[in-house]
Amino acid sequence: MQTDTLAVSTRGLTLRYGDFTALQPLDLDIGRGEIFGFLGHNGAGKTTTIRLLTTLMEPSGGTASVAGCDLAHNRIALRRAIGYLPENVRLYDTLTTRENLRFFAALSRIEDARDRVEEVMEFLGITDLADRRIATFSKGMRQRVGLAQAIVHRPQVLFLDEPTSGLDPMGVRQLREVLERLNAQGMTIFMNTHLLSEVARSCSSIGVLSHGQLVFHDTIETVNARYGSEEALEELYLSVVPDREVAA
Ligand SMILES: Nc1ncnc2c1ncn2[C@@H]1O[C@H](COP(=O)(O)OP(=O)(O)OP(=O)(O)O)[C@@H](O)[C@H]1O
Repeated sequence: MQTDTLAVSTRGLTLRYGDFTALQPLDLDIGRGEIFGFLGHNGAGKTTTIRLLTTLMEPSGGTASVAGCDLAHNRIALRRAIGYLPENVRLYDTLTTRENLRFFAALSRIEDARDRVEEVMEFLGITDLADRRIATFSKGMRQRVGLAQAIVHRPQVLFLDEPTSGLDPMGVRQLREVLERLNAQGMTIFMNTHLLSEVARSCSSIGVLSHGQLVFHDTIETVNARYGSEEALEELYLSVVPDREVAA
């Protein structure tokens, strides 16, 4: 594997729940510096893939490396090199934003933890939330703190699971701008999403999963060139994922 140029590389990565195969043997390479959009119907296996790549689950088979760290043999280094924003952010409700972020920064053993927490809050425009307790936050506010938590240790690869879910249009735009700024700083972004419009605007490459199988993977330029219209991505999606799954 070319771990120097690849942010994510999998070979035959598989996950079975008993008799059910949630992820068919997956071969996927994502270059460093990409914004990768991972599409697929509900239950296709997107979250399963992220949970495998972030070491939250053990694969049933295959190999993978993330940020140059082998999933099987270098898990601690891998965890240090990644950030993860799950769909449902887990924070300590009784603590304030600043307290939560300082706690997670300390867990990550960041040397300049206090300064870094202030820097991240400023970067994300959430300094006004610093002294407020998480318990009082809306979903969008929690999500911004969750993103701060996910990047506080300066990860190389950031995984996001449906980050736009539940956000209002302004929240979607702000998230897009933040992800683009992080990407401009060199961070690779791996994003599960159902929002085709966001993929078309932000992503450099896309993958489509159907029933645990990767049925498409290419650059956004190729998608646009092949389908040649602003609805290119929707056309592509509908062509590789059967109708009944789109409606699911
Ligand atoms: N603990 C589990 N035991 C058995 N099956 C599971 C378990 N967790 C997930 N699955 C199944 O694995 C498949 C993939 O689920 P996954 O959550 O990865 O899908 P997804 O693509 O992220 O879906 P969505 O878009 O709805 O979030 C689904 O069929 C799901 O029902």
